[in-house]
Amino acid sequence: MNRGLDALTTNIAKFLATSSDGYGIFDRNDKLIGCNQAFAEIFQYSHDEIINQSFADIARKSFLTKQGLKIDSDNIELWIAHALTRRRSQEFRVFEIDLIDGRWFLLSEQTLENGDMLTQARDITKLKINERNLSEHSIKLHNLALTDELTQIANRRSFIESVKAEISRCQRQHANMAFLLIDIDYFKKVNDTYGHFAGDKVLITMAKLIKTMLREYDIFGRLGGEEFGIFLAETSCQTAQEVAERIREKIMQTTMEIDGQSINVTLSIGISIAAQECKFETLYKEADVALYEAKHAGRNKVVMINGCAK
Ligand SMILES: Nc1nc2c(ncn2[C@@H]2O[C@H](COP(=O)(O)OP(=O)(O)OP(=O)(O)O)[C@@H](O)[C@H]2O)c(=O)[nH]1
Repeated sequence: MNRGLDALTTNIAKFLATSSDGYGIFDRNDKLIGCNQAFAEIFQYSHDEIINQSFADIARKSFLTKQGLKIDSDNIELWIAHALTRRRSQEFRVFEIDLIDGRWFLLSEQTLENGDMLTQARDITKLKINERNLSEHSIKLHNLALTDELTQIANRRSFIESVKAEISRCQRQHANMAFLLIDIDYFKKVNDTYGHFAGDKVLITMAKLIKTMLREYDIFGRLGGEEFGIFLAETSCQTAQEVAERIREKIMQTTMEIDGQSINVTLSIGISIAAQECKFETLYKEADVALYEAKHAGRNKVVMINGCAK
């Protein structure tokens, strides 16, 4: 029986010596009483140097030499005190650590009744890189799904979603809100005269310009083609009209220099004002009626449905 155990111990020792995972045993006073080569290397020690070092010694060396453990604190003693409250807080614990050289390790700590603790460290750097790439990729996909590719402002779907959420918030707070429906006048002529690419650039330039004229929390999006929407939360009817007039004038006065050509466009804007029980669909319909009136009145105009009396 003992011979069997001896053979097992010898074989395990052989495996540990060549393992790429780090193994270390700390005694109940937190002194390292044994480890393999891989464990010493994680903390930038030679095997002989690290034996008898305490966990606190290892952390202090990392802090002073800026090698080994990454320590996100200016005060190493506070950092160690905090870490010690977690060490041996459970019989078995798993957590991730990152090193100054950019590697990541998954650490497990298994504590015996006598206080001895076995630490195993596995390099998970590749996994972490994959994880980060995946999350960057999914953020990119998410942004792509929400953003209009041409103008880089909210697309129709995300604009409507944001507006609906904002309508509910304003209703709860009994705040005024306004919706501006913006359409470029005679845009077909712009395309026909200067070409479709120039038309695209007009849309991009105009969206950029309008964005600079809005508050950070106003919602601005492209609803399709040459039609844009702006939702103004906590905005009175008079302010909405002023904002729309400012935008109309600014665009009218701006000559866009596109591919060596000077292009001027004007806007027609329809405004609807939200009543307390209002839905986005109603706001949109009313703004569309106002926009139609603006077009019929000759274009380059702002029309508010029912005026400010509503
Ligand atoms: N360059 C470019 N043109 C677009 C895009 N989306 C829609 N358009 C064009 O916008 C034009 C819209 O034309 P119409 O709906 O007739 O309206 P309009 O010429 O602006 O005239 P009014 O709205 O009545 O003043 C069409 O020629 C579309 O091809 C786009 O992404 N890029």
